[in-house]
Amino acid sequence: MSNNVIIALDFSSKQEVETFLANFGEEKLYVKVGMELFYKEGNSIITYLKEKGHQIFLDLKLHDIPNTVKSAMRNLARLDVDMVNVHAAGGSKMMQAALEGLQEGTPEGKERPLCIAVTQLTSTTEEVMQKELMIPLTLNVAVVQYAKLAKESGLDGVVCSVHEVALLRQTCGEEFATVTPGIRLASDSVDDQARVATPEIAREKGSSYIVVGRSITKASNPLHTYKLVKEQMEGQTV
Ligand SMILES: O=C(O)c1cc(=O)[nH]c(=O)n1[C@@H]1O[C@H](COP(=O)(O)O)[C@@H](O)[C@H]1O
Repeated sequence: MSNNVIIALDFSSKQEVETFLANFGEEKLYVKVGMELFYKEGNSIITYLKEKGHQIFLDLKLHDIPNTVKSAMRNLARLDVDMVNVHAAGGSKMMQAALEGLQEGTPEGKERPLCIAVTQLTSTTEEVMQKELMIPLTLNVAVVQYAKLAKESGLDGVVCSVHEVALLRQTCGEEFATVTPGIRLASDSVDDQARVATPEIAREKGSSYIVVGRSITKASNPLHTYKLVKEQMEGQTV
């Protein structure tokens, strides 16, 4: 079964990543490289993680004009990662361009990385969306609209919170991936996230993947916490 727990490597250097990964021995992980790490270490961090045998979600949340996104995705595809993302707010032409770029850049004999779209960030509340961003919709309606747009544009899934997963299963189908950050164990603090849930709830609601950062990276025993999260997500008792 494919690994559905993605660990967010939100570190500022390769050295910190090495220290963190030492906790996991030879365990093959699904990791997420975001802006903080990628902007510091660049492509070499991807090469390093691939050499270690980990699956990689490269989370750079592209959001620009279609031509720029297409060219950027062509370059990202050459890194041979497993998943990349864009903001659905860039619109259908931008998302289609992202896919074209990925297809063009995917090396011969390799699979195109999955391409998913961020709907509304898990740090966004309905109030912020309506009052600051002036989107006059409920959060659920906005997420469904962005997800439908992503699906119609040919993307493989979306980033959303666990709370919208059941709705998206109804509107976009079982095959459309739901990647859900904002995951916290019951005892953790919420930090800057707004729409949070435990791994257990994520499993019950049917998330395809959960993305877990600080609950694991800041744990006193990251391997133990990772196993706990995986057990909750896979429905086994600890
Ligand atoms: O695209 C993402 O991965 C993402 C989208 C989103 O809506 N919310 C969100 O938290 N993320 C990422 O998921 C991770 C969550 O980290 P923690 O809050 O520490 O678990 C961070 O790396 C975020 O950049």
